[in-house]
Amino acid sequence: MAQFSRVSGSVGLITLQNPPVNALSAAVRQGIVDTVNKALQEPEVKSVVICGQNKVFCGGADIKSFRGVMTGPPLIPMIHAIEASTKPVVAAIEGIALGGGLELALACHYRISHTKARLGLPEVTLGLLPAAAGSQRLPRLIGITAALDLITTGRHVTAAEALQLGIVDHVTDQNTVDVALKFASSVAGKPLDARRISLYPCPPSDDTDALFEEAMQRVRRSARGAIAPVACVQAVRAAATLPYAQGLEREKELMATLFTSGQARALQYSFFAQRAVGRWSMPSGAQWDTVEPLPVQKTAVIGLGTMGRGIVVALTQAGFSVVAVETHEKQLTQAKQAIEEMLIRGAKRRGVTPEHDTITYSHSMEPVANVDLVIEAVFEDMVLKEKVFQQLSAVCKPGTLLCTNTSGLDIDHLASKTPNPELVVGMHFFAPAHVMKLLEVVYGRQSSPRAVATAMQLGKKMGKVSVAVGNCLGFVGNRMLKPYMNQAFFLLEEGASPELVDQALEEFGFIMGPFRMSDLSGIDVGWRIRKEEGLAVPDQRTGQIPRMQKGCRYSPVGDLICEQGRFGQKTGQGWYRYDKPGGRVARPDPWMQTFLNQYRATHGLVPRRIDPKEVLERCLYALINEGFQTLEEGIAAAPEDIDVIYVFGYSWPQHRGGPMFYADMVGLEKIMDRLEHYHQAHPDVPSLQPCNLLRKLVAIGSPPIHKWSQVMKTLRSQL
Ligand SMILES: CC(C)(COP(=O)(O)OP(=O)(O)OC[C@H]1O[C@@H](n2cnc3c(N)ncnc32)[C@H](O)[C@@H]1OP(=O)(O)O)[C@@H](O)C(=O)NCCC(=O)NCCSC(=O)CC(=O)CCCCCCCCCCCCC(=O)O
Ligand SMILES: NC(=O)C1=CN([C@@H]2O[C@H](COP(=O)(O)OP(=O)(O)OC[C@H]3O[C@@H](n4cnc5c(N)ncnc54)[C@H](O)[C@@H]3O)[C@@H](O)[C@H]2O)C=CC1
Repeated sequence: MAQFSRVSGSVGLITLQNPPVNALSAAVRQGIVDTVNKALQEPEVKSVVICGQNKVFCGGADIKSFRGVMTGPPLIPMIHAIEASTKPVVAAIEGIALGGGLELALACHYRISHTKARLGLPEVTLGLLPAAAGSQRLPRLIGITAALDLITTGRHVTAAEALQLGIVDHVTDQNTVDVALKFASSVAGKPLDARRISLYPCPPSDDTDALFEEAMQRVRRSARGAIAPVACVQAVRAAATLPYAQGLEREKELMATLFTSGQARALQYSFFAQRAVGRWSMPSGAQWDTVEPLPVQKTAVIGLGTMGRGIVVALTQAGFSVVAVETHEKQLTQAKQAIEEMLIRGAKRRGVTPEHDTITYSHSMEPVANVDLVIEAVFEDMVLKEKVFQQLSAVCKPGTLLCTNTSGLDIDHLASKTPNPELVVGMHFFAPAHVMKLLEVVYGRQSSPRAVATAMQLGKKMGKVSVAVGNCLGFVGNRMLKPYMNQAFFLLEEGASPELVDQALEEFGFIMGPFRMSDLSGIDVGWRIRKEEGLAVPDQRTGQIPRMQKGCRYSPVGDLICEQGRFGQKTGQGWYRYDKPGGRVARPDPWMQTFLNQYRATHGLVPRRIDPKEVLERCLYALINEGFQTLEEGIAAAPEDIDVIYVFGYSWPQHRGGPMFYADMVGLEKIMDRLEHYHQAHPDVPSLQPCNLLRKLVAIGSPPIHKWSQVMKTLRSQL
């Protein structure tokens, strides 16, 4: 809806009304058409102001409506009618002007923004481009380079930057609508041609071809196969090289391809999935809107290694005071310096002053006594963690929440070592913790709903996408990674090289394939865990690590290369070689080829040619199957939870939605058939056997992903 009123006799005020973000639903578009017509027809009205209800201008098109039949008046003619108006139209921008909202504002003759507003064309993040003439008007207004930046990244700008770029004419910290009304009155009757952006020529650049060539290369490098950023460059190029009307035609053509693409569907699914994970629930029935979080102001982090340092930075940046505890003298000194540097870099990036004086460094636990919440990040060693939790229980005030950043150890076991197991939860951050957006909040059998609510809220305040998951070995993300990594190892044994496996998965869209990723995070991490599990241990009789463990196929290739001291980037050698320890550029290593040849010969394995399709199917379908298993067990509550975890924690390409969305796109029947095929070929790999939930979903006709949660309620009782 849009409401019309007349202010001070001569200014028509149009207010968009569709909470919470005044999205341009069919009703809102109809409202705009009707109220603009009214304003144009009423002779008393000399100028017009458009604003949004509740101090929010407009969040753009109604994304929910994209999947249904589009009704209501189309946006583009409506926007053109506003620009063509003979009465000046002023946009009063408060809160946000995003996507179609900014395109609406760009059709107005003047734009006045509140200092706190944010503006942008984020369509690319939804797999689209600004197709209500945004790709044609913005370059004409602010130049090609700045428009390319905004349109291809979708980033939001502050009002100050919008003013500097020339997107808005004036910024105010007063009541924006009042300022706009006064301004509209002052420009009534003034000529408008110079204010119609579609009439502007696109500002020339020195070498347009080179500029677009460079932009296209940059975008292709970072897009990881996403098509929308490429289409955005093409649309801006049309603005720079074609007359306005032809540019619009090109914009429309490009949008038609994007609008119906699977990538747009995936990205829009991902948008809503990110919001859905905030509506968490626990098996007990406790959920996000019925539980009050505990108040948290003072926090502590125990262990200042790789993870602890990032967590201290993230907490500090979110405004919490932190007691940072590290027992190792040298580590404490190094951590202090590293944290200070991270805070300075972060503050510089955000244009604020660094906040270091809220951190207290300590060798001992004493200063932890009066904190509200502790995050433990010591070595992944249960005995050590038990000791730390016992110390914490003794020193902390009653009611302090005890969280562990373990990558996968048993939360229930740890909780059982404390007098208040209801106050123990997992807060599983991802490295680097101050950068990565994902947080798995792991509830144990006894974790209280308030403890979970508090950890979820803390994650939100730290700017994380937090997902509540159940307790099991590896939780959701690392548990699903295990069958994926196992397949990668098995493929090496069967004839693949690390490069071949990585390339197939990087072409799929992962930032790094499994071997480059393992080199980055340290191959020894998994090796130590496998040794703890009794897997990477030589058989006393043969002196070799067995290739069958507990009746299942096991690949010791990772263990064997660790025994050679090849831990990845940090040692300068791993699956690849690097120019020095700590080097970043991975090069194929002839040593690895020789090692794999000898390994295969020792075990009588005849190498074969491996197709990238097989790499994708075996690695991804094994991971997806484990995803279904976590849903079946209720460890993950919904497919959206898994997809958000994989997109934000494991670099699953967002334009493919996430593993469960991808399974839906590929077709559950195909996934099940291919798993069965591979399981027949490898009967000693149980993770290739389709799990019950997957079979059941196929048996009932493979319902679409948005129906799984509903169906699972019935199916779980039958599994
Ligand atoms: C706005 C935000 C920054 C607010 O953030 P925050 O305060 O943190 O709140 P949230 O929790 O995110 O949101 C609250 C609530 O609102 C919902 N919501 C937010 N935005 C929208 C929206 N735009 N539409 C619908 N719903 C929205 C959100 O989901 C929450 O609800 P919940 O899920 O129930 O919890 C933040 O929300 C944000 O960033 N929003 C998205 C802003 C955005 O991306 N806007 C751009 C939208 S796309 C757009 O505008 C494009 C256009 O306008 C182009 C139109 C041209 C159309 C032409 C079609 C031509 C097609 C041709 C095809 C031909 C094919 C054929 O041939 O058939
Ligand atoms: N490294 C990673 O990518 C990720 C690690 N994790 C988990 O986070 C935890 C920490 O991992 P990292 O930071 O990588 O380890 P790390 O080895 O880099 O750091 C651990 C730190 O804890 C300190 N420490 C040991 N005992 C202590 C004690 N009693 N009191 C205070 N400090 C103590 C050590 O001196 C060391 O500085 C582990 O549980 C790990 O599984 C979780 C997610 C990702």
